[in-house]
Amino acid sequence: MTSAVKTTARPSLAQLLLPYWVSEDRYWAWGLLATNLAINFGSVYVSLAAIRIVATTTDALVARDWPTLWGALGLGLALGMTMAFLAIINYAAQDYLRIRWRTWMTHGFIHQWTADQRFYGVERDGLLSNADQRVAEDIDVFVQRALSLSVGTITTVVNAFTFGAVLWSMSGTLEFDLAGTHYTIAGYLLYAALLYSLLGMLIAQWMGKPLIALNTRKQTVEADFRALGMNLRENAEQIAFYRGGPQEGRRMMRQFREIQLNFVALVIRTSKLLITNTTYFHIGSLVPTALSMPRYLSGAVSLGDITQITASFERVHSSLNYFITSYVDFSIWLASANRLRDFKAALDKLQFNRTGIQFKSSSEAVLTASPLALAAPTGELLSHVAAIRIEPGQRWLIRGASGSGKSTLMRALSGLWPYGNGDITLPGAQATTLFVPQKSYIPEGSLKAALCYPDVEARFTTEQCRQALLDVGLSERAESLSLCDDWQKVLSGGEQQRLAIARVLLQKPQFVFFDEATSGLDIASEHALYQVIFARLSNSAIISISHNPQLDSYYPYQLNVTCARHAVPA
Ligand SMILES: Nc1ncnc2c1ncn2[C@@H]1O[C@H](COP(=O)(O)OP(=O)(O)OP(=O)(O)O)[C@@H](O)[C@H]1O
Repeated sequence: MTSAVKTTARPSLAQLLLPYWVSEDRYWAWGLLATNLAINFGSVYVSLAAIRIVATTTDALVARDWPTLWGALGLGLALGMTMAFLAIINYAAQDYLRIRWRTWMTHGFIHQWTADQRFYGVERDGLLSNADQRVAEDIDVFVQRALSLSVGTITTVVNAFTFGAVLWSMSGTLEFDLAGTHYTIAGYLLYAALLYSLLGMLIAQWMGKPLIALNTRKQTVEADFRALGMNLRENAEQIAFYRGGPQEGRRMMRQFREIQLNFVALVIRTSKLLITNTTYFHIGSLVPTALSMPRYLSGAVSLGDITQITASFERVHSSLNYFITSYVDFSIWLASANRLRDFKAALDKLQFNRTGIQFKSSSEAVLTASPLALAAPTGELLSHVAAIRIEPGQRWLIRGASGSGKSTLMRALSGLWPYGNGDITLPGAQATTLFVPQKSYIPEGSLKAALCYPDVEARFTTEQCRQALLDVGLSERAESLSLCDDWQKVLSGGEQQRLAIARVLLQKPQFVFFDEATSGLDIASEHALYQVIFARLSNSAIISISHNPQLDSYYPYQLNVTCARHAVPA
């Protein structure tokens, strides 16, 4: 027995981050990023000029030099307006890049998720929860935070270097004696800012690390809670019949409790980080004044110089402080990135894991299978099936005890179940196939669209559709083809089964698989429907699973599914 599931490695962060930047959209991507960075760098230099203007204004005030004062104020106003204009362009460029990147990633994930029915594989194998949320929300969080954090980091470094240089040039030299040795430190205020920021980063790392796990958990518990609500909505009737409301309510409240507990843990941890950050930041604003006071009192620097030193120190310090304040954002980004990496790993596993049953495509309209061993996704052997060759025009009945693996065989014959051993050759692309389970999918919209699904409405005339409905006994709906509704709710179980059979009559596939597709009908209707099917689809292969022995005589060919788990030794 082949082990069905083979682990595919989780892609690295780089494998998630980089592909967009070398994709067909790369010119837009780099162009917008360059605009964004250029404006940010421009803003750094505008801020530098603004600090110089404040220093000039202060010295002009002390000297009562009115012409210099008015000139500096005018320049300050012009710079302020320039900064406001740049901020708007910056915002637009970053958001436009965000939606382009998100669109590109969303297309990629949707394509990989929906190709080869992989969305089904994800659920069938229980590979991960809330795949929909990963597409709808995680991609956006990932892209938005990746942009703001990376642009923020680059700008911060430029900021720190620019104002660091100012600080260095204005610091002067610190001289002192210690244990009989004379020390001279040039640019000591810059070292002080760097040391102080390093201390802050170490504290933030120590205090903030648990936030990553808490934010990952936040997204998971919120998604699980939403899933319970969706489950209640989708199974409203069944749950109401069981009077299951209170039970569902308790389940939802239990799940909500997880959200609450995680929220409290997040608030406590964030508050601790915030207290540390705020204390650290406020002390930081006193450090440059205290350190440059001796030089001011000795007359080495003017009051304007002091404002420039203090502002530069604060810019260096607050730039490096960015790494501390961004810790929460970073933890949210990493949580989303990890959820997307798991999603990608699951999709890759479904795409590239080719062990188990081997599928081929035939050049003719024929379905063949070697003797098959069917297994569960865990590798556990479920059932054995003899070799088959099904040709158009033949009628096959699949038999076996309940739970023996009949539906699993149907899934394998449709290419949806790879677990087990053996070879299946599916009819070539030119042969049409339709699977009709006990409960068929009926999309919302017009009755005609529901009837023609998965084909397009335009392929069939209204008259053909009307006739198909009349043939399956849905005459009262025959005039409502253009009516839009949620037909899955409006039609009874038996009516939905009739509609699914009307699809078969309309689309006339060469291979039709019925998996207890008429279980909701009375015996007379069931017989009548099969008569119509056999008459209209005499050239199609019809393969059925049915627990009704009265239908056995319709099927010249029969195939037994033998349960491997319940087998009793001879
Ligand atoms: N996704 C799955 N993961 C694990 N086991 C599964 C999965 N789907 C089906 N099985 C197991 O495979 C076995 C066969 O199920 P299957 O639905 O094929 O039986 P069946 O013969 O069609 O049953 P019935 O006649 O009652 O409808 C069952 O024991 C079921 O638990």
